[in-house]
Amino acid sequence: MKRYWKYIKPYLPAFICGPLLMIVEVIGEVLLPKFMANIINIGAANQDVPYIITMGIVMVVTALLMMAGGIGGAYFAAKAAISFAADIRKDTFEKVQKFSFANLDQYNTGSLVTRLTNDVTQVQNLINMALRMMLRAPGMLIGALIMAFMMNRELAAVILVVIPILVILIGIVIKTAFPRFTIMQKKLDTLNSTIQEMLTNVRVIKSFVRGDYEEEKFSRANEDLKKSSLSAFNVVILNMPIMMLMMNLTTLGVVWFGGKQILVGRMPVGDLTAFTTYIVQILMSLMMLAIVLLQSSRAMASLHRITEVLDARIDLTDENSAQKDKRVENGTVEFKDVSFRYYKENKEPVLSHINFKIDSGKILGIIGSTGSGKTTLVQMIPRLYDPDEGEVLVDGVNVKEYSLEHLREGVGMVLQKNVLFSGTIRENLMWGDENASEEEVEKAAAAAQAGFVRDFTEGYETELGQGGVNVSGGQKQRLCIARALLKKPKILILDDSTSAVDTATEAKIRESFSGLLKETTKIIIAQRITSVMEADEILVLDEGEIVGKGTHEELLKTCEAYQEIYYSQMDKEASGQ
Ligand SMILES: Nc1ncnc2c1ncn2[C@@H]1O[C@H](COP(=O)(O)OP(=O)(O)OP(=O)(O)O)[C@@H](O)[C@H]1O
Repeated sequence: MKRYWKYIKPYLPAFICGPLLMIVEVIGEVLLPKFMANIINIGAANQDVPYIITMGIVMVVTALLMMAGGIGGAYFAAKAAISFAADIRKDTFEKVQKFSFANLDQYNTGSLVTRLTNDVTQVQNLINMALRMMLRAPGMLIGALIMAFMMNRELAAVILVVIPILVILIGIVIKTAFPRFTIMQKKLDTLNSTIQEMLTNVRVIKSFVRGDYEEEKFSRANEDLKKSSLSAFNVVILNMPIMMLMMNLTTLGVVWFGGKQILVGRMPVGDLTAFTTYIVQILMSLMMLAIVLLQSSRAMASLHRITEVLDARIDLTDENSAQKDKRVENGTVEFKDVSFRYYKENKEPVLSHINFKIDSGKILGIIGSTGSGKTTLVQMIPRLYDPDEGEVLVDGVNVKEYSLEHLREGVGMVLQKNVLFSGTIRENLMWGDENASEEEVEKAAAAAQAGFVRDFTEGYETELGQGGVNVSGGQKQRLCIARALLKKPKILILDDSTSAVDTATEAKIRESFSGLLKETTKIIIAQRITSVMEADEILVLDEGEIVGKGTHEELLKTCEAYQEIYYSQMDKEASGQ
């Protein structure tokens, strides 16, 4: 409860007014049957018309007050629940934003979407319902019980027999439903992940004609969700018939015993009418409590999933960032005995004892077979992951000594799987620098050989589809490079980011780098040797280890792995592949 106090506190008046106003409704509900009984017992029995009219007016006023209480209570309950949900959703979203890459690896996107939407809605529904029922249901239960006992003790005893039976039955239903709701939310996760993956990659699916397979995958997830939902709701639906049966049996019992009492003149007729209404109220309030408890068993599973995200330990922290005013100035990069594993329990590291240093303004090429750890290595520079052992230094200082904001400001990275966002080309480029002038945008685009934008009818105002679908792969890569260049980074990392660009254009990009980015340290990961040949130093990676280090000429003489890559690529070129 303490944990959620911060979401309740700002809306405390609504959290209090909601249940309190519902009390008005309860008082009315408990009094109305009594007024009715009076009309029958006194007004009708004595044919006292003025009494009947007065009681009628009292009943109308009570009903109006009840309506006002009901509307007010429902309004405040909804306000409190919706505001609570919006705030907790905001915090969960902000937490996900702070997630390190390692945290993101643990959750799939679909699950995070479910937690931020459906799970939060479940909690919102529970709060809304609980605020309306928390005083109303017990109030009605107690009020109706008191009235019933005051009217006729013997008859009221019938209810006391029924209540424990009902409580046990409701308990069984809830206990059975809870684990089923947990499973249901998990299945919903799977379905959301499937839909999300399918929609994101719909083009690949179509090009591989995998529509049927994906449809089957979707149907399976959908069917699983259907089964788990049915299994949960099959239990829940039992609730209502059980309640109704108990209510009808009790009413029957009351009418039976009450009827006998009326026959021997120990009870007025009006009391029996009121009594049956109280029975209905008592059982209705129990039913309301059962529904709240059932909803809570579902919402608790959801709340647990939200809390899991809120409490997730972010292993890559930005501690004391306000005190860290250091910024990247030169762009020298050094790795000192760096080792890393994605899964800490794995024996084999993904990077093992990496040592190298690259001075400011130089070009470092990284080459190696797929999966050799190139991307992992460069991701340590802007702290997308932290090394398990060793340290990464920028300008001679451990990267952890910079605030994440300052460090990442100094490092421009064009990721292997880079994306553009929906919006204009200009808006996308200005991600790099939101205050960039027209001239700066043009300059960065020119350096990245993205001059093709000028040929578009709308130029920089061309709207990009989601993920930049309406530009070619090579054009997308060049726009991503331009975006990184606008950041004017001290360190520029290009992770296989010219793979879709033809070699002539790639050479032009490299050329403009050596003119424009003299001061910037450039780290280029590439599959093609021609992309890194002119680098000041090239690292050759193999299974997470550096197996060669030097210039192109040096490596050709000394590094077997490099020779292999070089000659295989030269052979291919010679044979025209
Ligand atoms: N997020 C991740 N979680 C777990 N393992 C990962 C993750 N990313 C990469 N790996 C593993 O780490 C190893 C190195 O991957 P990395 O992406 O660094 O290689 P790479 O040399 O850049 O490959 P490529 O040239 O294909 O891009 C691979 O075995 C890969 O399976």
